[in-house]
Amino acid sequence: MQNDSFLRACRGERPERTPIWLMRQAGRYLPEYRAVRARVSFEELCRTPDLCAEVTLQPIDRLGVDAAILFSDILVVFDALGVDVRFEPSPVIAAPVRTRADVDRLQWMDPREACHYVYAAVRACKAALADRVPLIGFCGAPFTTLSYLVEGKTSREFEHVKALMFCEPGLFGQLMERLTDLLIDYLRGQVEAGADALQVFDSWAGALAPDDYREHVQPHTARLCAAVREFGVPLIMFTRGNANLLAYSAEMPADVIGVDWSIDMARAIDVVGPERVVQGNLDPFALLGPPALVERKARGVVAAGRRARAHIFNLGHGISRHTDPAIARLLVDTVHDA
Ligand SMILES: Cc1c2[nH]c(c1CCC(=O)O)Cc1[nH]c(c(CCC(=O)O)c1C)Cc1[nH]c(c(CCC(=O)O)c1C)Cc1[nH]c(c(C)c1CCC(=O)O)C2
Repeated sequence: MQNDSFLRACRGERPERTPIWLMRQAGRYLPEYRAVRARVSFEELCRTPDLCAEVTLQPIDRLGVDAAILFSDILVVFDALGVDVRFEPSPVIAAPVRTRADVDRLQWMDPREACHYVYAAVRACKAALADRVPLIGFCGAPFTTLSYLVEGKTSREFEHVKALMFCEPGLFGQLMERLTDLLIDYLRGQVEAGADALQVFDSWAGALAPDDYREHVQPHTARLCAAVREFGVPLIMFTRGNANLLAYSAEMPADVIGVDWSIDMARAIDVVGPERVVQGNLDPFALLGPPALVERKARGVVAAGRRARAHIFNLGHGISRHTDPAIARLLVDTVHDA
């Protein structure tokens, strides 16, 4: 690997320059991404490995980031359940899964067959990257994945999935269990296809009260992490939306703990412990501010991160589509020079 600073930091080393990549670094803020999307839908893009590779590489040169993340989506795994999802661009599932009868209709196919294009995309990305920087594969955590399946869209209140959890905890638990098995297989295939590291996104865990997270969600996510770690590549666990869950997130058997922007990095390191590797956590919308502010805030996060065993710089959530790519480049250069 020509630039292994990201992988070294994942393993607890402190490379000369703080490594950086950005969640959603390939996406609509890049004109070259919008040019591809003018030709193909998001659904088609995710299912066309050569285009996934093209889009995955777009931010590598333009931003100078230290890792690539596979261009795909956490919801394409629904192909293995026989559940159709459209992106408008927010995800929409025509037939959400809410009753026992809905659950009985799920198909549980082998993701290596149903999602073959994901693995082809990993191989295409690896070939195109030619070991310049590592490739991160990913999936949604069981709860975030189940939330979309049950709510059918990005939810505000999570009433359907919470009703399922509180009214039918047995069925909720069975679904979490089977989804966890599916996601383990899904990630195993990504590593076999060449992914150098993995990130699990629990984007909606913060919708839960801490005791419910601990009782109904954490055991499944922990099982996913423990199984995935056996694949031999570093694992990043990103739990979003509630600084109160960070202590639980830090109990995960993961190499790196992702930190969202709802807590100061210095405080976050107090919570997870200075012996852990952290990733994060600039508010993505700070990039809409003037260059001097972006530089100042980026340096602040880097300075705070020095107290952790190692630090991978990232945003505290995905980059906004309104970001000027030149400001994203400024961020990367600032972090590298800090
Ligand atoms: C919750 C979630 C989803 N998808 C994802 C998550 C977890 C991260 C998070 O919390 O944001 C993960 C994801 N989605 C996408 C990636 C690609 C890799 C990357 O650059 O990070 C990754 C890692 C591309 C995408 N996924 C999607 C887009 C926009 C689609 C388009 O081009 O029109 C992209 C680039 C669609 C999508 N897919 C999803 C949503 C909520 C949306 C709409 C987002 C929006 O409108 O900004 C579900």
